[in-house]
Amino acid sequence: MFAILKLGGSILCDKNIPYSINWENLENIAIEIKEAIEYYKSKNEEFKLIIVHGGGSFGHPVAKKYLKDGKFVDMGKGYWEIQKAMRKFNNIVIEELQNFEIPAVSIQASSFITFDNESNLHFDTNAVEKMLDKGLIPVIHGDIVIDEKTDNFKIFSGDHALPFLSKKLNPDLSLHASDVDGVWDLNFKIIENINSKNIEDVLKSLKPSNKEDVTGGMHLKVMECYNLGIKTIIFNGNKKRNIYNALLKNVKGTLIN
Ligand SMILES: Nc1ncnc2c1ncn2[C@@H]1O[C@H](COP(=O)(O)OP(=O)(O)OP(=O)(O)O)[C@@H](O)[C@H]1O
Ligand SMILES: C=C(C)CCOP(=O)(O)O
Repeated sequence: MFAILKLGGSILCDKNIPYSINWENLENIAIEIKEAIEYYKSKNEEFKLIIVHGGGSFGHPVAKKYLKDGKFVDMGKGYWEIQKAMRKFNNIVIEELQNFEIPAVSIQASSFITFDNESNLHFDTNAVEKMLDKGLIPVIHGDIVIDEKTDNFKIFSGDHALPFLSKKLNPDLSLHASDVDGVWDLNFKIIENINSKNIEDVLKSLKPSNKEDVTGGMHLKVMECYNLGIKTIIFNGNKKRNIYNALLKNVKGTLIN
C-alpha cells in the first residue's frame, strides 16, 4: 500500500489563533498512523507513506504580513520569517510522529521547489522517492517559494503538493484530512463524488475558508485534484479512527474524480 496523506492545518491547529497546536488531534493522528503501520506489518504488506501538512496557524498569519495587493514585499526578511514559521510547525509535527517511533523526516519546499514560467511546479522528487525506498516517511509542508512567472514569490500549498505528488508517484491512496466530513453542496449535504458531470454545480458551493487562509481553501483543494485528474478522498480528520480507517482504504468522505 502506498498512501499520500495531507493533514489539513485546520485539524492540527486553531487557524484563528497564531502558533496554536491542537495537541489532542496531533497525538491521536500519530497514534492512528502508527496503528496503520503496524497493521500492514502484521499482514506482511509493504506500506509506504508521504505526509503533507498545510500552513495551519503558523504559515498563514506570517505570509499575510508580507502580502500587499497580492504581491509579496520585503522578502529579504519575509522569506525567512515564513520559512521559520513553517520549520517550527514542521518540527512540532515530526517530533510528535517520532515520539511514536514513526520514521518521519522533513522536506522543506522553499529550499528547492519553484513555480516555473507556466505556473507549473518545478519539483525534483528523487530525494522523496529514495526516502520511501529506505522506509522513511517524508513530511512535506506548505511553504513560500519563488514564482518565475511573476518574478515574485508564491505560496506552495499542501493543496499543490498532494495532487502533484499523487500525479507523479501514483499512490494507491490520495487522502486529504480536513475539518469537514467532505465537500458539501449548496444545501450543506455532503457530495459523495465530484466529477465532470457535477463540477460546475460543485464550484458554486466552494466558499472561502472561514479561517485565516492566504491560499485557496476548499476551492484550491478541489480544483487542483480535479484538474490533475487525481482520485482524492476529502474526509474529516477530526473524527477519531478516520485517519486509521482512511489509511486502510475504509473512510467516508468526498471522492474527487
Ligand atoms: N463546499 C464546501 N464544503 C466543505 N467545506 C467548505 C466548502 N466551502 C468552504 N469550505 C470551508 O473549507 C474549510 C476547509 O478548508 P481549509 O483550507 O480551511 O482547511 P484544511 O483542509 O485544514 O486545509 P489547509 O491545510 O489549507 O488549512 C472548511 O472548514 C469549510 O469552512
Ligand atoms: C501559508 C503557508 C506558508 C503554507 C500554506 O499551505 P496550505 O495551508 O496547505 O495552503
